[in-house]
Amino acid sequence: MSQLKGCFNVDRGNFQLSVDFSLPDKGVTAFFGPSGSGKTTCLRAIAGLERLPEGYFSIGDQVWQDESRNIFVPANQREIGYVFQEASLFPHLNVAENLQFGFVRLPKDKQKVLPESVIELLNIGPLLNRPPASLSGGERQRVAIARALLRSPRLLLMDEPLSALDSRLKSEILPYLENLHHELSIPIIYVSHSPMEVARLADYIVILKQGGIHCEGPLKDIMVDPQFATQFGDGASTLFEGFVSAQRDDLITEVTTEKSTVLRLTRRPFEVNAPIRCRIYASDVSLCTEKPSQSSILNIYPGQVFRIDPGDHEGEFIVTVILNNDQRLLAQISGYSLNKLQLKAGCSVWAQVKSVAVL
Ligand SMILES: Nc1ncnc2c1ncn2[C@@H]1O[C@H](COP(=O)(O)OP(=O)(O)OP(=O)(O)O)[C@@H](O)[C@H]1O
Repeated sequence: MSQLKGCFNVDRGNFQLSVDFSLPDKGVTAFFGPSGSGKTTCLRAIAGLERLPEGYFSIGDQVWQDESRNIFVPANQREIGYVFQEASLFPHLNVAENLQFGFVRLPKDKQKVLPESVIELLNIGPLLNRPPASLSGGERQRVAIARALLRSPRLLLMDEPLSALDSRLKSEILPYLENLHHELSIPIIYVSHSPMEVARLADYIVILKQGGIHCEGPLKDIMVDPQFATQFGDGASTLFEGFVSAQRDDLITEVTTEKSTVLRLTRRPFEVNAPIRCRIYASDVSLCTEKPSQSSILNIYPGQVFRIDPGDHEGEFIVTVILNNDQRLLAQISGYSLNKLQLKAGCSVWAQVKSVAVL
């Protein structure tokens, strides 16, 4: 499989960056980490906006930087779309002219992403004649994303594209980002320190810490890896991907995951067969050593304890359960319950899922 490979090292006195990564050439990769961990520095180096000594970056068979061979493709010659925190549209041009600006400068054979499709994907048809000053923050950001896509980039870089928006505008724009994810084959590197955005959009994650890579891997695997589960930001959780398999008459929505786990949720407004991503917080999972017979909980699954790790707080533990269909599920329980149930690796348990967040 084609890959994005990068290696950057720089010593800025108060900050040292040393990263070496190999990322999938499809889907959304999140660069995630606290403020000052080096996310933007990496992104700028990938874009060629900064030339870091000893740097290396390639995408498929295109080498954009290899200092050992004195190769450095300038930023304006890299096939990149860049979306910043604040949309920087040309104020004297209307939306349509902003979109045309980069597109018409591309040679015809490079115009792979067409205005009609991007306008539809981001629903900006009604905005085309408007000047940027008249747009809301969310609308401006959608136009900025469309403009970046119209460069038909080989790679789309997004640096905290939602951070300047309030939570209402964030939830307005997230579905469009999901559309990009599903409809386009352009790989996206998405910088964020929001666990919610990453859980919703990313397929692969690179967690940065103090200028180094703390861990990287497919998001679903990293989230249930007890070593990293509690470092994701807002509590250990399990990510399930699947589709809506039924809208039942008793107002229950059923979701079937890749491993055929069926999650029952109170009615959600989705079409049957719609793809869906769900997040189950470990704190919403309880464990029993016998099958609960009278329970209000809709989701009860048999499985086995795989391992037990300390949680975020003293007296809290994260139990990794492997369900009978091989699906991993994290449960957060107290030390008191751990002792009372005498749980250890290999024990048979029933996991009860109290609540499911649909992302
Ligand atoms: N040109 C520069 N010269 C010196 N130091 C820099 C330069 N650019 C960034 N830094 C420092 O490098 C460190 C990493 O910054 P960077 O912007 O990459 O972090 P970040 O993870 O993107 O943070 P944030 O989430 O706050 O945007 C910070 O300490 C920053 O002050």
